[in-house]
Amino acid sequence: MLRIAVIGAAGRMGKNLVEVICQNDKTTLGAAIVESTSSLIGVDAGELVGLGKVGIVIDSSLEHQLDNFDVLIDFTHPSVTMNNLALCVKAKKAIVIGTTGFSETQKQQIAEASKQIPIVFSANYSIGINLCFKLLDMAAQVLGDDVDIEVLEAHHRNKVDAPSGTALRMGEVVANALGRDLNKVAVYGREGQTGVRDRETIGFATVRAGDIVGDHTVLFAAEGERVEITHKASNRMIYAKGAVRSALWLQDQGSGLYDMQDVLGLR
Ligand SMILES: NC(=O)C1=CN([C@@H]2O[C@H](COP(=O)(O)OP(=O)(O)OC[C@H]3O[C@@H](n4cnc5c(N)ncnc54)[C@H](OP(=O)(O)O)[C@@H]3O)[C@@H](O)[C@H]2O)C=CC1
Ligand SMILES: O=C(O)C1=N[C@H](C(=O)O)C[C@H](O)C1
Repeated sequence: MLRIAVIGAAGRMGKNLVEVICQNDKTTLGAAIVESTSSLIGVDAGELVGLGKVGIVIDSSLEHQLDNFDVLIDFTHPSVTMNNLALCVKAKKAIVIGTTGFSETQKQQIAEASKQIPIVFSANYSIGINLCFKLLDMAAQVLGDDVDIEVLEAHHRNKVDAPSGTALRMGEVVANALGRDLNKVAVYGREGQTGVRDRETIGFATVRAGDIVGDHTVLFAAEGERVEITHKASNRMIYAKGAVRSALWLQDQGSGLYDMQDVLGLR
């Protein structure tokens, strides 16, 4: 049985992760960690998700739980993840990172840490989105430089980063396929006298509203036709199942930086 710890266990993703880990016959919940101010400390993690007692009491210290897990799954905030990553490196524990919104420097630090421990780091753990990444690569190569490309995303009102990590990854996939540098061609929103669109650019548009779980569309628009590749998530379980699948896959890997494409054998 793979022992998995969940940090941010009371969050939207954390609760789904606890449920999936407890219900998977190859995994067991090793620890469930929440913020030090949480009223849930001391509560059984199974009760948090309606499964009844599972024998794991919610704690606020990952450091105190290091002996109780093999892999950490972290869907929290960038600064929190960076602290947890440092602990995992020290304790030689594998980590699955789902958090989005990292700075370039933080991404480099994650790459550096992967020289010492196995890491799966993916902006999106759903199978459908990872299929879309492959389709986007193909679409960009076939449609080439004769189309305008826009990435549109919509998420719930509580999401704190924009554009979504998935939208940015979609932009990277398309830019890489076309030999462009996303840092140079990305346009994040438009307003006022914008002038005629430059075909080289890749535009991003963000919606934040209500309880939208996660919608992504990449639009390839030419004169006379357009192609749209769309994914709509309706349940966070898709991400939780992908992250747990990644944790199971990671137990057979050495140090290195992997993503969900590696886990699914799509590379
Ligand atoms: N890669 C993927 O497939 C997916 C990635 N995500 C990403 O995952 C992240 C989390 O999303 P979501 O679950 O919706 O967000 P939530 O805000 O619901 O969850 C984050 C949780 O982390 C907790 N937390 C904050 N600081 C600490 C700490 N020091 N120790 C322990 N827990 C802490 C928060 O507690 P509190 O509320 O008290 O601050 C909160 O419960 C985001 O970056 C999101 O973009 C989301 C879905 C899929
Ligand atoms: O915050 C979310 O909810 C999501 N975040 C990820 C992202 O930023 O791409 C993945 C998914 O879209 C849900």
